[in-house]
Amino acid sequence: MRGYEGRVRLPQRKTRLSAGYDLEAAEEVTIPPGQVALVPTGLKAYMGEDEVLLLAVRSSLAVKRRLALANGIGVIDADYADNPDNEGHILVALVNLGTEPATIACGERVAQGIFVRYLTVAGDQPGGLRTGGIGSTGTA
Ligand SMILES: O=c1ccn([C@H]2C[C@H](O)[C@@H](COP(=O)(O)OP(=O)(O)OP(=O)(O)O)O2)c(=O)[nH]1
Ligand SMILES: [Mg+2]
Repeated sequence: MRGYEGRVRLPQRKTRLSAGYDLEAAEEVTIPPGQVALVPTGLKAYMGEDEVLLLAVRSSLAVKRRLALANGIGVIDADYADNPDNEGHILVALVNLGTEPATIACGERVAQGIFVRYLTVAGDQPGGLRTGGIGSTGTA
């Protein structure tokens, strides 16, 4: 990801049978209580056309620091990579459910990404081209 070269470590699975690749914060972010912050990862992900990268918060963050994904689970689409708006920069939307500001350190593992193969309805051929993320296809 432009601007993060050499500063971002590739996600790792920490054990032989861990399903998730741990994603690190690429910058320090402080989230006021009750607020949402988009934590940059400095990463983009290429995957097959029938694959998706699902993001879940690390349970330790939820239990010990009352941080959750504002969107419950992140869905990183295969056509998000190299989109014209942000190059497919994967952002982790954390909400602070606590009563004190929460500071995420640069390099802290905040989420885990799980690659999943998904099915679609027969004959489903949408023509739209992804131009970005987080609402880029509009609301209607
Ligand atoms: O936690 C997330 C969720 C999504 N995204 C990026 C990747 C995804 O491909 C894109 C769109 O996500 P989603 O479809 O969940 O959001 P939307 O509100 O439907 O946006 P869009 O209209 O762009 O599809 O935003 C992230 O970086 N982090
Ligand atoms: Mg969408």
